[in-house]
Amino acid sequence: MSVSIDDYPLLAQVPDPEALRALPARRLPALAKELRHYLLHSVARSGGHLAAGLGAVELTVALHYVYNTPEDRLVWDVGHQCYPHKILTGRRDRLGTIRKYGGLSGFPKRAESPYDTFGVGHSSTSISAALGMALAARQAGEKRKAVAIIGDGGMTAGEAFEALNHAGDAGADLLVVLNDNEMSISENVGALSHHLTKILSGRWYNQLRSGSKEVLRHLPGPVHELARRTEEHLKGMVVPGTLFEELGFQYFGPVDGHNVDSLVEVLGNLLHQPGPRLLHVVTCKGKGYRPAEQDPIAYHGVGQFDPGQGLTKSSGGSIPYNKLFGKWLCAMAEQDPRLVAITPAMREGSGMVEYAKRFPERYHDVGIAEQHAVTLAAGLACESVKPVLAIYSTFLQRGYDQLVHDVAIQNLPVLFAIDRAGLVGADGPTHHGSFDLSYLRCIPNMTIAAPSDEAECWRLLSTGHHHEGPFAVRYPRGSGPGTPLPEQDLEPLPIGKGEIRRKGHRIALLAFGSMVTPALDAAQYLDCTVADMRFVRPLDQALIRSLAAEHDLLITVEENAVAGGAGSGVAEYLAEAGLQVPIRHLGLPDRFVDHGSPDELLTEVGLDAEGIRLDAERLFQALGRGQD
Ligand SMILES: Cc1ncc(C[n+]2csc(CCOP(=O)(O)OP(=O)(O)O)c2C)c(N)n1
Ligand SMILES: CC(=O)[C@@H](O)[C@H](O)COP(=O)(O)O
Ligand SMILES: [Mg+2]
Repeated sequence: MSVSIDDYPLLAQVPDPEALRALPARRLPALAKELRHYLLHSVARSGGHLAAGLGAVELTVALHYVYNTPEDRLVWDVGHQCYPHKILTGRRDRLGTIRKYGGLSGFPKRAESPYDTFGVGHSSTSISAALGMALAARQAGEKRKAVAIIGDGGMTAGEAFEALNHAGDAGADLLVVLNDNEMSISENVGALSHHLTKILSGRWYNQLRSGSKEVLRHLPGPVHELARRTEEHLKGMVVPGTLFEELGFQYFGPVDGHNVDSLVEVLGNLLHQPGPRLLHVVTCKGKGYRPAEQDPIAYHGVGQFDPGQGLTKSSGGSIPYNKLFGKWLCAMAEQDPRLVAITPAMREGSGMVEYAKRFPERYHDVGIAEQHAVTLAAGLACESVKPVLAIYSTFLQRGYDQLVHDVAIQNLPVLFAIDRAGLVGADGPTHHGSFDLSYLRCIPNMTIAAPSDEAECWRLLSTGHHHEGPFAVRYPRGSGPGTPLPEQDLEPLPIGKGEIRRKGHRIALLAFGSMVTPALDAAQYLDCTVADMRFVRPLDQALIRSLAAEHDLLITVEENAVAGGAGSGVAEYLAEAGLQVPIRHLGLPDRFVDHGSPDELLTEVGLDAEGIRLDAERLFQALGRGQD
């Protein structure tokens, strides 16, 4: 049941930014209060991203109040903080459907609203996109404005600096709002983060600076120049905006990101200033809900909970793959002192909290910097260190060139522990791990393993760790079928060997990874053979040959795009070997799959047991009729 707008009398008067801008400014603090309460109680019912949105309430109100949205473009970075934006832009009644099947996207989405100027989900794209919009406006002689709202975490990614570097030179009328809450999902990391913290700790620096600018304006000629040089010198020591000003931005701030009155004033002052400007806004992630303020990591993304009680610990059920990975990592780190683990800002999501505590000197959180993470691993691997890079399938897309250029060509022993492979569910198309089998399978020197359950995952991680070359183990979000972990066994499996899990007739299902379980379920009705292929590269060619010899139809099943996926590899081998057996492929369709629960999505694309059964029967009957 969604939250009733009737309980929010002021918010009820603000269905959209037009109505917001009709309010007297003095009403904005009260509106922000109602908006925050509405957000908290809606997300407590629906689940979703919470802490970032709580921290962006006043900023969202002020931006839509000062800017003529959607004519003026607001580009959110990552977009997990966009729920207040969605509430204020005509979608408050649907907020309860967010990230649900057929409901609102959890991120800004162009098809969803004209106020969603750019689709996001992956971080650090907002400055590039907003700059593009600003340059397009300038080229068309249009007056509309562009604003990027990026967090301190988002600012740790290379693309953010690529965009700052270009914007500072292009001189476009662009405002970058740096929403600095000193948090990523975990605590933020990196030298930039420390620099920003210094700025925040030196709040009085800016009063001095704003005073010195005032003084400089009234000085005559040469004295002014001397004084300006002095200020430049002081800047390096005292005034915090140096970094951004050296990149061609006028720096303003830091300002209180929860004082909506001063935000409106500052944004109003900056509105008509030309050129690249950066407004440094200080916020608290989780603001206004004490449990989230105290634990913004836990409240970054939440399931349903009672705001009066706070989050409750989920218990029971089989160990999820990320926690399994974390256990394996600690076990292998104990056995092998050469192991070093890397995460690009996903310590909690990748299950590395325990490892980071136990092996701090062999743990690197590089921030949101996937490209750097891959090449860092390559550098480590050159020095007989055994790096393990824990990375979501979708985020590895950011480091693809580095994987080819720095790891595979040099055949370096980097283990890629690829989590969130396949359909992740609520995060939707920006986060589904739909393509890693396709984008990895074509790379020479790569070994790719797809475990069918928890025990297999444990063993294949060990296999990858011992392997003297690039190795990828891909596993899904959440839990598997619940097989016990072989915790004492850290030995490798033979590479390129799959196994028959069920002997049957006529049809052979060649299942990869997470698809072995539904394939076995489907096989009970089909009375067909099921092979756990285990490796996507190298394929078990002997197994394929024997299956081809004994069956009328081979059907490959994978939770990856059919295009270029594991099944394509099997078909390529059959052709190369001159084996004429009919083969068909089940996998993710040639379109982007939207958001919903993983089960809903697997059913939608026919990769649940029932879907596999129906497809197999249809394909076999078509074969019998001589149809393709
Ligand atoms: C390329 C990429 N890597 C990782 C993530 C996962 N992620 C989502 S939000 C987030 C932290 C963002 O920190 P910040 O920009 O400071 O926003 P805050 O949550 O603090 O408001 C991360 C790492 C992502 N969305 N995109
Ligand atoms: C917004 C973002 O990119 C992350 O918060 C992501 O949603 C985490 O995904 P998991 O919940 O699968 O760890
Ligand atoms: Mg942050």
